[in-house]
Amino acid sequence: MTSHVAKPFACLLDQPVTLGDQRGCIKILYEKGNVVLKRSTSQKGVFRGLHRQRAPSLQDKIIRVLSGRIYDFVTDPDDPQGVIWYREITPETDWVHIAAHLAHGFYAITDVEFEYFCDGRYDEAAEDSYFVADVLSEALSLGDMQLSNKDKAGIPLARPVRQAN
Ligand SMILES: Cc1cn([C@H]2C[C@H](O)[C@@H](COP(=O)(O)OP(=O)(O)O[C@H]3O[C@@H](C)C(=O)[C@@H](O)[C@H]3O)O2)c(=O)[nH]c1=O
Repeated sequence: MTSHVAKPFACLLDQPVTLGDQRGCIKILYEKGNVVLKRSTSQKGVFRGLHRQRAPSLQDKIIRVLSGRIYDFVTDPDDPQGVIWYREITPETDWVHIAAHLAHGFYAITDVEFEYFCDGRYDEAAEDSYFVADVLSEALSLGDMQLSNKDKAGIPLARPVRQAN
């Protein structure tokens, strides 16, 4: 009888697609249709985001920290009264849902391993990056921040910063 299971208990870390730069790397652990599971590492001081994909490439995210600590940030760029919400996330926090209309990013307080499930494929052409590093650095007295060139060139967004529970 032919088995339809190519490999039972396939380990997602066996042959992931890995992308990266000097700040860390991203591993695409699983991708099928609109479902994507990714894991990224970031060195202490790395700032990623804030990122959001426009329609029709909207992307809900479910995130968690596997090791280390981050400040996680979200804002709704379309809300003129919007604030940048932040909260610290550690492995004890467990999974957190980031709705598709929110621009999202994080700052690595320590070296960090971050894992996220996306309901929606990566679409670089539909991605907006918002530059908030200066605002956050001042509000939270963050030290040196390492940003990608893409994120340095993001759309500047100056708004109040508030802690979420
Ligand atoms: C995220 C991602 C990036 N890439 C490529 C694009 C680029 O060449 C390289 C690095 O991309 P980035 O610098 O945008 O990776 P990164 O800063 O890790 O992007 C992530 O940031 C956090 C805050 C999020 O919310 C995620 O949704 C995602 O946007 O990897 C993919 O091919 N697929 C992907 O799913």
